[in-house]
Amino acid sequence: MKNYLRFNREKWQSFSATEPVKITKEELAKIKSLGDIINLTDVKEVYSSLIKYLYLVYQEKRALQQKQSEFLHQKIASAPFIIGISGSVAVGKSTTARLLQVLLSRTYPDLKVHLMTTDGFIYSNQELERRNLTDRKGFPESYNMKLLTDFLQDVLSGKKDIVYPLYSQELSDIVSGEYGHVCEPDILIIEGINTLQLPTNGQIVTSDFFDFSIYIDAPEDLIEKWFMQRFVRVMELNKNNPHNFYYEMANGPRDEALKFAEETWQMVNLVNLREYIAPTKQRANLILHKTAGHVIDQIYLKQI
Ligand SMILES: Nc1ncnc2c1ncn2[C@@H]1O[C@H](COP(=O)(O)OP(=O)(O)OP(=O)(O)O)[C@@H](O)[C@H]1O
Ligand SMILES: CC(C)(CO)[C@@H](O)C(=O)NCCC(=O)O
Repeated sequence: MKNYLRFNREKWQSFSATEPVKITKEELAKIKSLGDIINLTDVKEVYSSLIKYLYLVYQEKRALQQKQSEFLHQKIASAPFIIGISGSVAVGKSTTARLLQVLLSRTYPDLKVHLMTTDGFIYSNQELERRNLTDRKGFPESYNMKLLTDFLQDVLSGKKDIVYPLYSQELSDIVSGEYGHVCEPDILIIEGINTLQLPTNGQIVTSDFFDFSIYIDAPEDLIEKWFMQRFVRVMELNKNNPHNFYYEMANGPRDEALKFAEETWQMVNLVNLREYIAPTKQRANLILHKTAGHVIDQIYLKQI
């Protein structure tokens, strides 16, 4: 990774030593996906500098937009600053994205920060079945990329209220009839496994719209462990919820449920990670590398 500058936590932290971001334990508890531990040390040692750096890049974009407007002698709708977050299924993208949203809003209260995931652009389970793509869920062809790029084009055009479909991890499907709204945010955080993927047929890709991208990296065996732990937790939470995707498994033989999860990891998510997600790592502006317990041990920043 020749074009990246590598920092350990200690060094990275020193870039923001004077003003660590403030967050309460209660706020942190709300961010955690499913009862895990994100400690305040991470916020102090990793996220403070990250927030500060993101704000620097944000200001640069705004200054450039201003200059473009002056050069052209016209007012141009200022598109949001878009941050993309990529990485494997279960590596912790949504947890990091939620943390960034809270910390950015907290540190810069005038900024409106919206968070969303590309999960909503995956075809519904019914449509995946129709296309014979059930075993390819999460792979590039399982997303409605036209819908996603049209959506992003609307975002950049400065349109006021833009709707997008929603996905539920609990249902393991698109939620029909429910939509998210993007209403002129200053910063838009978009997380998803496909956010750095290259096009298969020369079309525009998601990352063409990003101002800054982050890849969350970790050893495969750890991500598998986090995937299995989340699976068991979601299953337990839905033991008494007959409408849930995990309900039957939660009330059936435990070893069969674990076998299903293991197969999903081995045959779907791990294959996707190796073939389509990990190869996009070096397209990111910043790589957060995690070790056991989700501890970020290395930070790689791409040289400009
Ligand atoms: N910093 C962290 N500390 C502790 N646990 C974490 C942390 N980040 C993520 N986790 C846990 O790891 C699991 C995966 O995290 P998360 O759901 O954020 O992943 P994801 O990459 O968004 O997954 P997907 O692509 O399936 O949506 C969850 O159980 C989550 O609670
Ligand atoms: C929605 C995706 C594809 C991406 O986040 C993922 O969370 C997913 O549901 N993958 C399919 C295999 C699985 O259930 O883990």
